[in-house]
Amino acid sequence: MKVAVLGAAGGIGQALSLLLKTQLPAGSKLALYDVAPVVPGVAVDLSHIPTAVAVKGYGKDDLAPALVGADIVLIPAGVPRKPGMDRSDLFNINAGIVANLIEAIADNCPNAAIGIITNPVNTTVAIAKRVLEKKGVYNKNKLFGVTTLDVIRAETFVAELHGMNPSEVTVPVIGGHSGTTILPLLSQTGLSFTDEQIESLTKRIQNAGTEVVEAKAGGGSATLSMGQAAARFCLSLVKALQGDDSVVECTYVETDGQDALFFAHPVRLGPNGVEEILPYGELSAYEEKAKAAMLDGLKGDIQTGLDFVQ
Ligand SMILES: NC(=O)C1=CN([C@@H]2O[C@H](COP(=O)(O)OP(=O)(O)OC[C@H]3O[C@@H](n4cnc5c(N)ncnc54)[C@H](O)[C@@H]3O)[C@@H](O)[C@H]2O)C=CC1
Ligand SMILES: O=C([O-])CC(=O)C(=O)O
Repeated sequence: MKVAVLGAAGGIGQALSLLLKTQLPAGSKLALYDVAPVVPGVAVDLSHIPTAVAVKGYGKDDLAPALVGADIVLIPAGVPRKPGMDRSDLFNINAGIVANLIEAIADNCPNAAIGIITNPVNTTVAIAKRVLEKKGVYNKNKLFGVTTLDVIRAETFVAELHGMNPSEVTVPVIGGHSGTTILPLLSQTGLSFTDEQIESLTKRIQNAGTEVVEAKAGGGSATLSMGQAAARFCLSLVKALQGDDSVVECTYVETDGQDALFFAHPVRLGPNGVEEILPYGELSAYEEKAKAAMLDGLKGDIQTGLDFVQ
């Protein structure tokens, strides 16, 4: 199994690469690509950790060899938010970065499963779809927006509230990855909440990215928790691609368009990527209302991405 991380020298990229170096199955290859000149050093640094995962760094001009043979490509390349910005404010810079990287994926590893982390995820995933379509290699079962951070935050905050071990909590999170498009389904946790708790937990999960951006005070956004989230998603994908078709993760994928063209659902993964988009089940009245209120915004974000690629 070869995993390529594009943007590997960044805050997320380094945390993610460390977790993959220590947790990928023995015999895996880890290819670290970045435009920043420090990336070969990140790879050398990680290569001293004694695990059976071969790690190699690739500088600015070596994107093609980083990608050739990759089974999974994770993309955390691009700029993060500063206080006062929305994720959509990153569009102008990050849209072009994602489009160029996806073109290279189409040319060098068209069958790889792609996990997009770069914000605004609601839009960058739609850009990727169009670029891959233009190249004639789009496979909707292999393109994912990584929304796992919303899930791990929801699990953490719910566990805190109920005094539980977070590993015992499961919270599906559907929709997109910004503001009110992030919709945690607290009604499906099997736990009880007051109306006030539902309101405040939902808002905290939706604003958790901003909570980190403000706490870092201009020093960037979530990197360590995102590294953990992306590693969880990647390791699930590895298991699935290696033949386990019972792995379920919530992720932002192309759907039949019932809610929006891209919508995060619980998804059963397997050797082909998406094996089955699972229904998210019955929503509470609160969740139903929140979903109805955010759909136009999410659809707009998606359209912006589709329109970006001529
Ligand atoms: N999906 C999610 O839940 C989350 C997404 N993000 C997003 O992830 C992205 C990265 O965040 P950080 O790692 O904190 O930023 P960072 O600035 O620490 O790292 C970004 C890295 O991307 C590299 N880069 C820029 N252009 C590139 C290109 N064309 N090819 C390869 N590498 C390139 C930079 O050199 C840098 O090393 C941001 O867009 C951020 O908003 C952040 C947190 C959560
Ligand atoms: O908030 C941000 O800009 C980064 C992000 O997507 C998150 O932490 O969920």
